[in-house]
Parts: sequence; C-alpha cells; structure tokens
Amino acid sequence: MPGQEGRTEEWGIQVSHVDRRFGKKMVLQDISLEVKPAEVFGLLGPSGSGKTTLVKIIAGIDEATRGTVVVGGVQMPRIDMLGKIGYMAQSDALYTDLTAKENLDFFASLFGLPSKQRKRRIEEVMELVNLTDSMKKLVSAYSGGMKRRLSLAIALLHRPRVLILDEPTVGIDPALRASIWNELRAMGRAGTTILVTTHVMDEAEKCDRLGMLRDGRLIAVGTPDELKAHTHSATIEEAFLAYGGVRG
Ligand SMILES: Nc1ncnc2c1ncn2[C@@H]1O[C@H](COP(=O)(O)OP(=O)(O)OP(=O)(O)O)[C@@H](O)[C@H]1O
Repeated sequence: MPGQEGRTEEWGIQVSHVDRRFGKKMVLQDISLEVKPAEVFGLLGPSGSGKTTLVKIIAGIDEATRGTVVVGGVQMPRIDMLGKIGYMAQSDALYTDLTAKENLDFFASLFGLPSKQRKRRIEEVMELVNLTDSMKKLVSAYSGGMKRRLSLAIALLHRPRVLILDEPTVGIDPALRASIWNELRAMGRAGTTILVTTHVMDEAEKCDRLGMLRDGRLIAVGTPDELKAHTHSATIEEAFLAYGGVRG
C-alpha cells in the first residue's frame, strides 16, 4: 500500500563496500554485510574497531565516505526513516532536566506516535525496562543503568521495524539483561530486524548471526555455531581470537 510501512520481508539491511574515513584515518574499510529481515544480528569487536561508526552510518546519523547502505529498501541517510528505525546510541541522548515521562512524551511526538496510543505504549516500554516506578523522576536523578534502560525504552517506543542498539546492556544487571534479551528475541520473532553491538560474549551467543569487526574490517560473519565450528572453538571468544581478533 503506498505510504504504508513495507512488509516484514522488506525490512532488511544491506551494507555494500562501505568505507569511513576521518581525515586520514580509515575507520571502516570495505564493509559489506547483509542483515536479513527479522534477524537478530550482533556486531562484535574490541573497543575502537568501528562498531559505533558502522551502526551510526546504518542508522543514517553519519555518512559513509564510500559505499552504500540500504535499510528497508531505502538508501540511507534519509530523514524520513527516523520514524521507522529505533536507534539507541552508546551515550544516552536524554533531557536530564525533564522527567522520564516527559522525555518519553517528547520522543513519542517526535516519532509521530498517535496520542491515543501514547500513554499505553509508554507504560508498556517502561514496564519492559523495569522503570515503571521511576516514571516521574527527573532523569538527572537516574543512575547510569537507569539511563541506559530509559534510552532503550525510547528506542522501542514507536515499534520500529528496524532496531539498532549500540551496547544496550552496559551497566544493566544480569537479571534485567536476560529479560531484555528475551524481549529482543521475541521482537525478532515478531518481525523486527535487530542490529546490536556488544562486547559481551554470552549476548553474542543469543544472536542469529554475528559479524566480527577488527580494525575497521569485517573478519568473519556467520551463526555462532558456524563461527565456532569453523575455528574448532568451544566459545565465541575463542572463535573471535582464532579469526584474528583481539580481546575487547
Ligand atoms: N568523529 C570522529 N573523528 C575522528 N575519529 C573518530 C570519530 N569517530 C570515531 N573515530 C575513531 O574511529 C575508530 C572507531 O571508533 P568506534 O567508536 O566506531 O569504535 P567502537 O568499536 O564502537 O568502540 P567502543 O566499543 O569503544 O565503542 C576509533 O579509533 C575512533 O577514535
């Protein structure tokens, strides 16, 4: 239907021959990868390997020096994709002098969430990240982990078809981390395409497929089992090291 969101099968991500250079520094080199619709795809790599730079380009916040990125059939960056992509940055983009509820209201209107659905959806996402009791608190009084959780709630608010999460569970305790991952898996099954960066190996195991980045290059792509089998490794960490990665 014209003007309607695409069908689930259209919401994949295609990255083709992407370079990103900052001055003389080549931060991403010839990255090509495909995230299939409704897949949970993990980007794994040590600090400084280029994960954030790559997800920013995919989300349309930064632009490649060379190469193309297509999300949901649309070449990025495109301002009108804002409402279709949920992006959670590594540093929280929150208004600290507002309450959580006020932040959610602001982003809900920015995303064009119909006001009828707004209240209910805000309650749902806050419940999901276990912040219901802190809805009216000023964000300046939130801990680091609470801010991460609120950022995640905001990224989920408009039920985006594509969810891009940059280290979403940093500073979040193991029990809540497990419940957030359960929810991400459920969203994947329900048709959301999810791209997530992580340092955490047990999170990597929960992804359908993984891309391993080192020094701005993609050194391996596959399911966790494929990557382990290919390198005769017992764990993803061992596989990563076998592919030439370094510890994060
Ligand atoms: N705006 C910029 N100008 C110059 N260099 C940059 C810029 N943004 C990123 N870089 C460099 O690009 C490289 C990759 O950074 P990036 O943040 O993408 O890595 P990362 O894998 O996400 O690391 P981390 O896990 O620590 O977040 C780093 O060497 C960083 O210093």
